[in-house]
Amino acid sequence: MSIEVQGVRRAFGDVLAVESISLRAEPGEVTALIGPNGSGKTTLLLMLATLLVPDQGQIRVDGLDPVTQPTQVRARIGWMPDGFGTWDALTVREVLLTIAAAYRIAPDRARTRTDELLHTVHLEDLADRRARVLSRGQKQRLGLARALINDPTVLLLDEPASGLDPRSRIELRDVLRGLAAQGKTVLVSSHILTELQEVADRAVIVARGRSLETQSLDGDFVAMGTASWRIDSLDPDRLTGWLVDHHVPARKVGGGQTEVEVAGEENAARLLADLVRDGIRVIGFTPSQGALESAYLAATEDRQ
Ligand SMILES: Nc1ncnc2c1ncn2[C@@H]1O[C@H](COP(=O)(O)OP(=O)(O)OP(=O)(O)O)[C@@H](O)[C@H]1O
Repeated sequence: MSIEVQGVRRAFGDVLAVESISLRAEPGEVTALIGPNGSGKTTLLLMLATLLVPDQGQIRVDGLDPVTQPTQVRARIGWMPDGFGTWDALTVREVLLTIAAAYRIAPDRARTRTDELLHTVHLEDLADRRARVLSRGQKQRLGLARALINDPTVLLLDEPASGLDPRSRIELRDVLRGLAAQGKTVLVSSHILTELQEVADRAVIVARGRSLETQSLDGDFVAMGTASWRIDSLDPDRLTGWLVDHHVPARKVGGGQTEVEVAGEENAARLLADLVRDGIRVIGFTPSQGALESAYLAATEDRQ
């Protein structure tokens, strides 16, 4: 077990940022930490990263206690904060070499490592540009490279996809899957649920400083959990009538489509077969809310 959090609490004066969070994250897996704004995700990650001390509860990172063994924990983690400063006057390569020096990585090794990481995050072409000229997305990628410089076993990433364009997000997904495949423990906080569903093995849902549930994101979960579907038909009026007659909850959405509430892929497949059997010409039938979104909305209802 590589991250273990048990009953952790942290207040800032009167503000109870984390009331009680418990979770586990395994090596070889991507674990997503999801929750509304202000639910305590960043505070928790800061405690894991040795940068805040919990008021109560227990944390183990790679078997070590961040409170009593911070130096050993820092050597094993890669930490990517949500928005970070870089030294604007340095080039991208120099930023990474400076971080490598802080980790006391030998200069030769630091140069090879920097080149490898620039390649991983697709910043080779910008290696000699000043960090100040980077776009937000490019800075995020530099932040990821920075977090990887010491070849950590545990990665703590706070909103790594924010500011990334679609291609960079897909690439980030591949990088995270690759890191998990190397046996690393990846804990990533994010709001982008549809993407997390594709990259994460497990999601921990938090709200108001409490961990509510841990959801395994395997095929069964996706098959069972997808709860709403969009139907595009050449016979929209007949479709509406049919859904009313068959008591299927539905509403009109943009693009002339109809959204229906049907729990699980089995039931959706049956609905589609019934529509086609009754002569309704369906030209599109797609999930409109992913299983993770449905689970998140159900778990955080009334807890915003
Ligand atoms: N240093 C601090 N002093 C006072 N309050 C704080 C401090 N840090 C966080 N908080 C409060 O604690 C709560 C949890 O904040 P936190 O940043 O952990 O949430 P989050 O889930 O990461 O939010 P987001 O998704 O918006 O990044 C918020 O109400 C926040 O205002």
